[in-house]
Amino acid sequence: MYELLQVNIQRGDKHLLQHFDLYFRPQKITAIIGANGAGKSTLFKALLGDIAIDSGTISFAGKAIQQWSLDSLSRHRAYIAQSFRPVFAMPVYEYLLLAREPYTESEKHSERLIFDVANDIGIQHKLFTCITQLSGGEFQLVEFARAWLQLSENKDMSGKCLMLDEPSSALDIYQSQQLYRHILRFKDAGGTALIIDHDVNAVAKLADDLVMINAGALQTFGTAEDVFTAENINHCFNTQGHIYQHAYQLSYS
Ligand SMILES: Nc1ncnc2c1ncn2[C@@H]1O[C@H](COP(=O)(O)OP(=O)(O)OP(=O)(O)O)[C@@H](O)[C@H]1O
Repeated sequence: MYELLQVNIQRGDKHLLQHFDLYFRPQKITAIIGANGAGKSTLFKALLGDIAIDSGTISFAGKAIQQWSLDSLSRHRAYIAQSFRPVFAMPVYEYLLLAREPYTESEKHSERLIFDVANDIGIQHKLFTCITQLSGGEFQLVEFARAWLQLSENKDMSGKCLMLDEPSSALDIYQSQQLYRHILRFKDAGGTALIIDHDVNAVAKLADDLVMINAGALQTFGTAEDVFTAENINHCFNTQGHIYQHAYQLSYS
Protein backbone atom coordinates (compact mmCIF):
# COMPACT_ATOMS: atom_id res chain seq x y z
CA MET A 1 0.00 0.00 0.00
CA TYR A 2 2.52 2.60 1.17
CA GLU A 3 6.01 2.28 -0.25
CA LEU A 4 9.13 4.17 0.83
CA LEU A 5 12.28 4.17 -1.21
CA GLN A 6 15.49 5.51 0.30
CA VAL A 7 13.67 8.03 2.46
CA ASN A 8 15.87 10.33 4.54
CA ILE A 9 14.82 13.05 6.95
CA GLN A 10 17.40 15.19 8.68
CA ARG A 11 16.95 18.24 10.91
CA GLY A 12 20.19 19.99 11.73
CA ASP A 13 22.70 17.27 12.60
CA LYS A 14 19.99 14.82 13.60
CA HIS A 15 18.96 12.00 11.28
CA LEU A 16 15.29 11.44 12.03
CA LEU A 17 14.91 8.72 9.39
CA GLN A 18 17.80 7.19 7.45
CA HIS A 19 17.60 5.21 4.21
CA PHE A 20 14.11 3.85 4.72
CA ASP A 21 13.11 1.19 2.20
CA LEU A 22 9.76 -0.19 3.29
CA TYR A 23 6.63 -1.67 1.79
CA PHE A 24 3.43 -1.94 3.82
CA ARG A 25 1.43 -4.87 2.56
CA PRO A 26 -2.23 -4.15 1.73
CA GLN A 27 -4.98 -5.85 3.75
CA LYS A 28 -2.54 -6.53 6.57
CA ILE A 29 -1.94 -5.04 9.99
CA THR A 30 1.59 -3.70 10.35
CA ALA A 31 2.85 -2.69 13.78
CA ILE A 32 5.65 -0.15 14.11
CA ILE A 33 7.65 -0.51 17.28
CA GLY A 34 10.74 1.09 18.75
CA ALA A 35 12.00 2.90 21.82
CA ASN A 36 10.88 6.42 22.75
CA GLY A 37 12.32 8.88 20.26
CA ALA A 38 13.19 6.13 17.73
CA GLY A 39 11.33 7.86 14.90
CA LYS A 40 7.93 6.12 14.76
CA SER A 41 5.79 9.27 14.75
CA THR A 42 8.21 10.87 12.30
CA LEU A 43 7.60 7.94 9.96
CA PHE A 44 3.84 8.55 10.23
CA LYS A 45 4.34 12.28 9.63
CA ALA A 46 6.32 11.45 6.50
CA LEU A 47 3.57 9.11 5.26
CA LEU A 48 0.98 11.81 5.94
CA GLY A 49 3.05 14.47 4.20
CA ASP A 50 3.21 16.47 7.45
CA ILE A 51 7.01 16.60 7.41
CA ALA A 52 9.17 17.28 4.37
CA ILE A 53 11.53 14.48 3.38
CA ASP A 54 15.06 15.41 2.33
CA SER A 55 15.44 12.60 -0.20
CA GLY A 56 13.73 9.46 -1.42
CA THR A 57 10.15 8.82 -2.52
CA ILE A 58 6.91 7.86 -0.82
CA SER A 59 4.01 6.38 -2.77
CA PHE A 60 0.54 5.29 -1.80
CA ALA A 61 -1.29 2.64 -3.83
CA GLY A 62 1.33 2.87 -6.54
CA LYS A 63 1.14 6.66 -6.98
CA ALA A 64 3.57 9.24 -5.61
CA ILE A 65 2.01 10.85 -2.58
CA GLN A 66 2.30 14.35 -4.12
CA GLN A 67 0.13 13.24 -7.04
CA TRP A 68 -2.84 12.48 -4.80
CA SER A 69 -5.39 15.23 -4.29
CA LEU A 70 -6.12 15.95 -0.63
CA ASP A 71 -9.77 15.15 -1.22
CA SER A 72 -9.00 11.73 -2.63
CA LEU A 73 -6.42 11.00 0.05
CA SER A 74 -8.90 11.84 2.79
CA ARG A 75 -11.20 9.10 1.46
CA HIS A 76 -8.36 6.57 1.34
CA ARG A 77 -6.48 7.01 4.55
CA ALA A 78 -7.37 8.18 8.02
CA TYR A 79 -5.09 9.04 10.88
CA ILE A 80 -5.64 8.82 14.62
CA ALA A 81 -3.09 10.98 16.42
CA GLN A 82 -1.38 10.08 19.69
CA SER A 83 -2.94 12.67 21.97
CA PHE A 84 -5.21 14.96 20.03
CA ARG A 85 -8.07 16.64 21.89
CA PRO A 86 -10.26 19.17 20.09
CA VAL A 87 -10.68 22.48 21.88
CA PHE A 88 -14.03 23.32 20.31
CA ALA A 89 -17.26 22.19 21.95
CA MET A 90 -19.74 20.20 19.85
CA PRO A 91 -21.76 17.01 20.27
CA VAL A 92 -20.03 13.77 19.27
CA TYR A 93 -22.61 13.35 16.47
CA GLU A 94 -21.64 16.69 14.89
CA TYR A 95 -17.96 15.85 15.24
CA LEU A 96 -18.49 12.50 13.46
CA LEU A 97 -20.51 14.24 10.76
CA LEU A 98 -17.36 16.21 9.82
CA ALA A 99 -15.79 12.90 8.73
CA ARG A 100 -18.41 12.67 5.97
CA GLU A 101 -17.34 16.00 4.42
CA PRO A 102 -15.45 14.32 1.53
CA TYR A 103 -18.63 12.51 0.43
CA THR A 104 -21.65 13.74 -1.48
CA GLU A 105 -24.60 12.08 0.21
CA SER A 106 -27.95 12.83 1.81
CA GLU A 107 -28.20 13.80 5.47
CA LYS A 108 -30.26 10.65 6.05
CA HIS A 109 -27.45 8.51 4.67
CA SER A 110 -24.81 10.20 6.87
CA GLU A 111 -27.07 9.84 9.89
CA ARG A 112 -27.67 6.12 9.32
CA LEU A 113 -23.96 5.50 8.82
CA ILE A 114 -22.99 7.42 11.98
CA PHE A 115 -25.53 5.49 14.08
CA ASP A 116 -24.37 2.16 12.60
CA VAL A 117 -20.66 2.83 13.18
CA ALA A 118 -21.28 4.28 16.66
CA ASN A 119 -23.26 1.13 17.50
CA ASP A 120 -20.51 -1.16 16.21
CA ILE A 121 -17.87 0.68 18.23
CA GLY A 122 -20.05 0.93 21.34
CA ILE A 123 -20.26 4.72 21.62
CA GLN A 124 -23.93 5.12 20.63
CA HIS A 125 -24.83 6.36 24.13
CA LYS A 126 -22.28 9.18 23.78
CA LEU A 127 -23.52 10.56 20.46
CA PHE A 128 -25.10 13.65 22.00
CA THR A 129 -22.45 14.28 24.64
CA CYS A 130 -20.20 17.28 24.10
CA ILE A 131 -16.74 16.11 22.94
CA THR A 132 -15.03 18.28 25.55
CA GLN A 133 -16.84 16.28 28.26
CA LEU A 134 -15.52 12.87 27.19
CA SER A 135 -12.83 11.02 29.09
CA GLY A 136 -9.52 10.39 27.29
CA GLY A 137 -10.51 6.78 26.56
CA GLU A 138 -14.01 7.70 25.38
CA PHE A 139 -12.56 10.28 23.02
CA GLN A 140 -10.11 7.71 21.66
CA LEU A 141 -13.05 5.48 20.67
CA VAL A 142 -14.83 8.47 19.11
CA GLU A 143 -11.64 9.10 17.11
CA PHE A 144 -11.69 5.51 15.92
CA ALA A 145 -15.32 5.92 14.82
CA ARG A 146 -14.41 9.19 13.09
CA ALA A 147 -11.59 7.48 11.17
CA TRP A 148 -13.83 4.55 10.21
CA LEU A 149 -16.51 6.96 8.95
CA GLN A 150 -13.93 8.94 7.00
CA LEU A 151 -13.00 5.80 5.06
CA SER A 152 -16.48 4.24 4.63
CA GLU A 153 -17.87 4.21 1.12
CA ASN A 154 -19.50 0.81 1.44
CA LYS A 155 -18.73 -2.26 3.51
CA ASP A 156 -15.57 -2.93 1.47
CA MET A 157 -12.45 -1.26 2.93
CA SER A 158 -10.07 -2.45 0.18
CA GLY A 159 -7.65 0.31 -0.76
CA LYS A 160 -8.27 2.09 2.57
CA CYS A 161 -5.58 2.65 5.15
CA LEU A 162 -6.02 3.35 8.83
CA MET A 163 -3.03 4.84 10.66
CA LEU A 164 -3.11 4.70 14.45
CA ASP A 165 -0.49 6.27 16.71
CA GLU A 166 -0.68 4.58 20.13
CA PRO A 167 -4.46 4.17 19.94
CA SER A 168 -4.82 2.19 23.14
CA SER A 169 -2.72 4.47 25.35
CA ALA A 170 -5.80 5.93 27.08
CA LEU A 171 -7.87 2.74 27.09
CA ASP A 172 -8.50 0.26 29.88
CA ILE A 173 -7.84 -3.43 29.29
CA TYR A 174 -11.40 -4.17 28.10
CA GLN A 175 -11.55 -1.18 25.75
CA SER A 176 -8.06 -1.96 24.39
CA GLN A 177 -9.25 -5.44 23.51
CA GLN A 178 -12.34 -4.02 21.88
CA LEU A 179 -10.20 -1.62 19.87
CA TYR A 180 -7.92 -4.41 18.67
CA ARG A 181 -11.04 -6.35 17.65
CA HIS A 182 -12.25 -3.36 15.62
CA ILE A 183 -8.86 -3.15 13.91
CA LEU A 184 -9.16 -6.84 13.00
CA ARG A 185 -12.69 -6.16 11.73
CA PHE A 186 -11.28 -3.38 9.56
CA LYS A 187 -8.73 -5.82 8.13
CA ASP A 188 -11.44 -8.44 7.55
CA ALA A 189 -13.31 -5.80 5.53
CA GLY A 190 -10.24 -5.51 3.26
CA GLY A 191 -8.54 -2.57 4.98
CA THR A 192 -4.88 -1.98 5.74
CA ALA A 193 -3.85 -0.84 9.22
CA LEU A 194 -0.58 0.68 10.41
CA ILE A 195 -0.29 0.90 14.15
CA ILE A 196 2.33 2.38 16.46
CA ASP A 197 2.03 0.71 19.84
CA HIS A 198 4.30 0.28 22.86
CA ASP A 199 2.51 -2.89 23.94
CA VAL A 200 4.74 -5.42 22.17
CA ASN A 201 2.76 -8.35 23.58
CA ALA A 202 -0.45 -6.97 22.13
CA VAL A 203 1.01 -6.24 18.70
CA ALA A 204 2.71 -9.62 18.54
CA LYS A 205 -0.76 -11.15 18.57
CA LEU A 206 -2.45 -8.52 16.43
CA ALA A 207 0.01 -7.71 13.66
CA ASP A 208 0.76 -9.62 10.48
CA ASP A 209 3.94 -7.62 9.92
CA LEU A 210 6.34 -5.80 12.24
CA VAL A 211 8.61 -2.84 11.59
CA MET A 212 11.32 -2.17 14.18
CA ILE A 213 12.87 1.27 14.26
CA ASN A 214 16.05 2.00 16.15
CA ALA A 215 17.48 5.52 16.48
CA GLY A 216 16.04 6.71 13.16
CA ALA A 217 17.14 3.60 11.27
CA LEU A 218 15.10 0.66 10.11
CA GLN A 219 16.36 -2.18 12.29
CA THR A 220 14.28 -4.91 10.68
CA PHE A 221 10.90 -5.64 9.18
CA GLY A 222 8.99 -8.69 8.06
CA THR A 223 6.24 -10.98 9.21
CA ALA A 224 5.58 -10.85 12.93
CA GLU A 225 6.48 -14.52 13.12
CA ASP A 226 9.98 -13.88 11.72
CA VAL A 227 10.73 -10.57 13.40
CA PHE A 228 9.34 -11.08 16.88
CA THR A 229 12.41 -12.71 18.41
CA ALA A 230 14.05 -12.02 21.77
CA GLU A 231 17.23 -10.97 19.95
CA ASN A 232 15.45 -8.36 17.84
CA ILE A 233 13.35 -7.04 20.73
CA ASN A 234 16.35 -6.79 23.04
CA HIS A 235 18.37 -4.97 20.42
CA CYS A 236 15.51 -2.59 19.67
CA PHE A 237 14.75 -1.70 23.30
CA ASN A 238 18.16 -2.25 24.86
CA THR A 239 16.76 -4.92 27.15
CA GLN A 240 17.75 -8.44 28.12
CA GLY A 241 14.43 -10.23 28.11
CA HIS A 242 13.07 -13.58 27.03
CA ILE A 243 9.96 -14.54 25.15
CA TYR A 244 7.50 -16.80 26.96
CA GLN A 245 4.28 -18.27 25.69
CA HIS A 246 1.78 -17.81 28.50
CA ALA A 247 -0.80 -20.48 29.14
CA TYR A 248 -3.37 -17.74 29.82
CA GLN A 249 -3.72 -15.25 27.00
CA LEU A 250 -6.53 -12.87 26.23
CA SER A 251 -7.71 -13.39 22.70
CA TYR A 252 -8.81 -10.63 20.32
CA SER A 253 -10.79 -12.64 17.84
N1 LIG B 1 11.22 18.72 13.73
C1 LIG B 1 12.17 18.11 14.44
N2 LIG B 1 13.41 18.65 14.56
C2 LIG B 1 14.37 18.03 15.27
N3 LIG B 1 14.19 16.85 15.90
C3 LIG B 1 12.98 16.29 15.83
C4 LIG B 1 11.91 16.87 15.09
N4 LIG B 1 10.83 16.05 15.19
C5 LIG B 1 11.22 15.01 15.95
N5 LIG B 1 12.50 15.15 16.33
C6 LIG B 1 13.29 14.19 17.12
O1 LIG B 1 13.31 12.99 16.37
C7 LIG B 1 13.29 11.86 17.24
C8 LIG B 1 12.15 10.94 16.86
O2 LIG B 1 10.93 11.52 17.27
P1 LIG B 1 9.54 10.75 17.14
O3 LIG B 1 8.45 11.63 17.66
O4 LIG B 1 9.40 10.27 15.75
O5 LIG B 1 9.79 9.50 18.11
P2 LIG B 1 8.83 8.28 18.50
O6 LIG B 1 9.52 7.03 18.11
O7 LIG B 1 7.47 8.50 17.94
O8 LIG B 1 8.84 8.41 20.08
P3 LIG B 1 7.73 8.12 21.22
O9 LIG B 1 7.63 6.63 21.36
O10 LIG B 1 8.35 8.73 22.43
O11 LIG B 1 6.43 8.78 20.82
C9 LIG B 1 13.21 12.41 18.66
O12 LIG B 1 14.51 12.42 19.22
C10 LIG B 1 12.69 13.83 18.47
O13 LIG B 1 13.16 14.68 19.46
